[in-house]
Amino acid sequence: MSRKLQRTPSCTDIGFTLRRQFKKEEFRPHQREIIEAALEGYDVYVQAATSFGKSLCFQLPAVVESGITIVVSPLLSLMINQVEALQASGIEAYSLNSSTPPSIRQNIYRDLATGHPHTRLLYVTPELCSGSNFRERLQVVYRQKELARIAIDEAHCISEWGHDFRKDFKRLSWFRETFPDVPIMCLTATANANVRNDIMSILGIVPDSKHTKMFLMSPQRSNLHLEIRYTKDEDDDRLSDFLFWIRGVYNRRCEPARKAELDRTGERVENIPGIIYTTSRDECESLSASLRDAGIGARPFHAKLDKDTKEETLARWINNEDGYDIIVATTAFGMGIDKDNVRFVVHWRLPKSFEGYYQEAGRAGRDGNASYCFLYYSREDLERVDRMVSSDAKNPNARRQSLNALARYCENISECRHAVVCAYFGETTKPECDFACDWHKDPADVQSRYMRGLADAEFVSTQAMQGTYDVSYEMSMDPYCDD
Ligand SMILES: Nc1ncnc2c1ncn2[C@@H]1O[C@H](COP(=O)(O)OP(=O)(O)OP(=O)(O)O)[C@@H](O)[C@H]1O
Repeated sequence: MSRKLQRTPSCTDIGFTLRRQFKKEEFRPHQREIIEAALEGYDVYVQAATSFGKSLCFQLPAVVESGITIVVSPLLSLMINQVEALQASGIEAYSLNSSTPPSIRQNIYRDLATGHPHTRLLYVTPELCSGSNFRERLQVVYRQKELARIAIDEAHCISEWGHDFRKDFKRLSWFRETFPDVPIMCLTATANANVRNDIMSILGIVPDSKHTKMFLMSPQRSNLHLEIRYTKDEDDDRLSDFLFWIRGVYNRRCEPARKAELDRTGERVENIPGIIYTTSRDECESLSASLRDAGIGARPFHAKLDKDTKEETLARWINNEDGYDIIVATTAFGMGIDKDNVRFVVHWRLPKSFEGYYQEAGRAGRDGNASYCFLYYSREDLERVDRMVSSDAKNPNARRQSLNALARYCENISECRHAVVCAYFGETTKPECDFACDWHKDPADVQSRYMRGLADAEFVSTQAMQGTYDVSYEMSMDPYCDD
């Protein structure tokens, strides 16, 4: 039995709301079923590829149902973007976090204290949910039967961080304990079976068909070309390799037929929006400077930049402005970034988890068009990241497992990249890959690049034992904690 049968069944035409309020022509596959399950009062677990359109699955029910939906989101920038978009569509949505101005905070609290809030969607951080002030207000709303739903966006964070960095993710168990009949929806693009079980057990979601509807879709993004580029410290060739690649793309766009087309649409040759992920703020700054010196419009983005600079950089990149084609970012710039025409994502260094890699790659090609994702892999970087993960984390085993899986993916030269990704996330069927990875495109080339490109494994581990890699390799272990 779903958690909402005691309420009046909804006879709303959700297709009409989709068109009128959200200005979208039609549902994407599975969105309608997910929204219907939510409206029937089930707990809903949604696992779907990046850019699937998961946000709509809790936003639309929040608009058609009575009561307020609380959306728990890990990232300030993510909630601000979503709230702005909802408000622009005339929907009463707000966010409540450490940077909410006092006057707005007061208004929101006053609205909650009435027990019958006007607010349809309230975005909050897990940290806020642990505060007694917020909890008391929400209990008032609940007693008036106006608490419609709890939506947990980017739910994998519960498992990834709830056990150490951001314990408040784990404390989200409070919702089910306190409001046993309020449905919960959780959404993620990147969870394997262990992470999924962990999320559901923390949130008190029972995995049976009476209470819960599970939607497990393939994580595959078939429009992303996945590639590993092998390198080693000795060669130090990332910059020249990247410049060669991007200039090749510009040159192709300068060919007469293509150029005429771009002129017709008023598009610049260099407007190939992309993101390069680095792991340190210093490298983020120095790499964007080197790219600018080479005539490429690149800007840094990391947590230490002031708020105005970050907002300006993001806005100008989103508007495709000259000089802002490429964002060189730390992982502070990741989950939830929703620019439709990102044509490439480059990982300059090895990310520290499989999930992080795939989330970040998922910023590319959100318009469905072909996009390029490549990762520079070196065994020296693996040593460095492994050391960071082992020493910094309070939960090193799970983190090392994810890093090791990523290293195996990079070192795998005999399988489709998409197949390895899907297998990691527990997909049992092999995905179709239409030459959308380096192995499908040219397996012999992958093999020879692998043989040529990497440092000898034994040499690397000897060097590591001698402390050769003890150079500063700043890496935040908790990049998303910006509240
Ligand atoms: N039915 C639809 N028709 C057209 N566009 C849609 C539809 N549903 C969602 N979108 C758009 O798709 C884009 C991606 O949606 P959203 O940000 O919710 O993705 P997501 O699944 O949460 O991805 P990620 O996990 O990467 O954050 C947004 O720009 C959204 O407006």
